[in-house]
Amino acid sequence: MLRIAVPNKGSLSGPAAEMLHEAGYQQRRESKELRIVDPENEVEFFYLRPRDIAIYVSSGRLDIGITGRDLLIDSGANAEEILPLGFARSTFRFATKPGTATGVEDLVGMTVATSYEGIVAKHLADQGIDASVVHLDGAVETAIELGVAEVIADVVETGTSLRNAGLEVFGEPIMKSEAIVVRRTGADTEEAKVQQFLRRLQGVLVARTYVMMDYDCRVEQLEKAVALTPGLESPTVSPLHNEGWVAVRAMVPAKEAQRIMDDLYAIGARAILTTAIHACRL
Ligand SMILES: Nc1ncnc2c1ncn2[C@@H]1O[C@H](COP(=O)(O)OP(=O)(O)OP(=O)(O)O)[C@@H](O)[C@H]1O
Ligand SMILES: O=P(O)(O)OC[C@H]1O[C@H](OP(=O)(O)OP(=O)(O)O)[C@H](O)[C@@H]1O
Ligand SMILES: [Mg+2]
Repeated sequence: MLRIAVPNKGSLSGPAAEMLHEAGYQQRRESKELRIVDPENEVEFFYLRPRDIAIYVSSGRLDIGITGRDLLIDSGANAEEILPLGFARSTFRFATKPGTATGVEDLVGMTVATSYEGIVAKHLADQGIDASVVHLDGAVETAIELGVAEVIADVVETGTSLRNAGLEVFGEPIMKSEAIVVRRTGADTEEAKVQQFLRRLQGVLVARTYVMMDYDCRVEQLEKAVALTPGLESPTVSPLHNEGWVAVRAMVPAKEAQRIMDDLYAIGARAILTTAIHACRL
């Protein structure tokens, strides 16, 4: 049975459960459940603190886990990323009151408050900056106002939390993060059951980012049309009953669908339709 760690709380937990559900896996019915077995798919899910997931996976007791890239790096665990999942996207940045610092070089002798001590200490050491790091569990934006630190380093998504605390980011982003699948470094994930799990998640990612596009066009316009809709491998082209016309079917990125429909119409394609993809295996 495949043993998988899933975040039990926080920003990662809802979207991770949703993705697993879309991939056809049974998920827990209430938030107090700590583990469930999905016998049909031969998978056991362990609901763990997101911060602990890379550590469990590195111990080898669990085959794979879903966590954040920033949490993986912060943990220093012997685990590696095998698939990015496209949700819980954030950047990790320094921030402070306007006028305090403009770059990481200004941090010498200052104190930085963060929940991600591992990332910050390594970043400062890599840059050769001698600054102190104080660990706080969360709500680090308040640390400056309360005099615990001059600077914070935290997850930024919309920037609302920083604005509300009167803080501004400075310097280059320390890292970009998103939800990821992790395994123990170098672990054998060629096994059929692991590969099947990854293919299912990839199927959800593709279904979320692509739509199916169908249209009719004149044979003379086919090459131009196919250049607009190359598909993943190559589009399907079928003859129509009306001679000189073909029907074309290809997957296109959902974000570009409207622009592609306009461009197809402009070269004479007609009956242009897009439909959602609910699941797929590439
Ligand atoms: N506002 C946010 N937008 C996007 N991703 C976020 C946000 N806050 C945290 N994350 C991401 O979620 C992961 C952190 O998960 P975790 O559950 O520890 O944090 P959380 O959502 O802050 O929950 P909690 O504060 O309850 O601990 C990290 O990968 C982080 O980059
Ligand atoms: O840029 P924003 O969209 O405002 O998002 C970033 C905020 O979200 C997270 O906080 P969370 O609500 O998880 O609280 P925490 O600080 O206690 O972890 C993170 O720690 C930031 O504070
Ligand atoms: Mg948080």
